[in-house]
Amino acid sequence: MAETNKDHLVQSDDPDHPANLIPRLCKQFYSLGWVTGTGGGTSIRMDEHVYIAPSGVQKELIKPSDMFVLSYPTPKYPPSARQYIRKPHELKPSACTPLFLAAFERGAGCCIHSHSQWCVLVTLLVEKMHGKDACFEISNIEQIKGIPKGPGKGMLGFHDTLRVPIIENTPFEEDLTESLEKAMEQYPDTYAVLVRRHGIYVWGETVAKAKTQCESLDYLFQLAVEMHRLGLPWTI
Ligand SMILES: CSC[C@@H](O)[C@@H](O)C(=O)COP(=O)(O)O
Ligand SMILES: [Zn+2]
Repeated sequence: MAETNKDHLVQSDDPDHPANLIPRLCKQFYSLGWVTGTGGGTSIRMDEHVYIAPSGVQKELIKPSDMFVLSYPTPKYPPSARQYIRKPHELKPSACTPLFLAAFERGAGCCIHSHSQWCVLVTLLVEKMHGKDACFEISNIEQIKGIPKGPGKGMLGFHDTLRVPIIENTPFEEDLTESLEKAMEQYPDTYAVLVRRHGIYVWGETVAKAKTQCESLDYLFQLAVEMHRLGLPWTI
């Protein structure tokens, strides 16, 4: 039974193996308010496998044995339930799976989905100030240097303008996939897409890069909201 369910794929003594790392990251993200109330999540691609957390569960309490595994690249995109090479009983894979896969298709090694309130607030502020088609823009803040200019282009500088596209939310998470992919095409240098009234998807070539970018963006969104509250413009 153990072998048919491919348990060896989620059993490792390495603390940085995706099956151990995803639960640890989710605990950290829970304390930041990124994955509360079962929302949000994280997925990691390692070689020919993608590790996915279960759907609708408390993300800060997931165990390595709860992890779904998909072979990568997947023969069908997005994958059907049958294509998981490891499928824990009585659990469903995260509804964010097609969105995580869209990031992996663009070379990511890790994708983080955050429900941080700073992301939600910033999508509402941008809409109020500049309309639905506008993206989030910020410049002249040191933390911008935590975000890459684009694939192979180095990091943004202090005077550069960081741009993060915003897409509209949909009633079902998986229905966001098309507009997420469209935003990725429209903004080929972006490593993040905000979802209005919902949160953000942030990806990076490695787990460390995805995490650094998600932290830097969350910092900048909070700063922008607080600057706005103080009547200070967040772009110069
Ligand atoms: C609070 S429910 C949130 C979900 O609908 C969704 O937005 C989400 O981020 C998590 O989906 P899940 O399928 O549990 O991984
Ligand atoms: Zn979500």
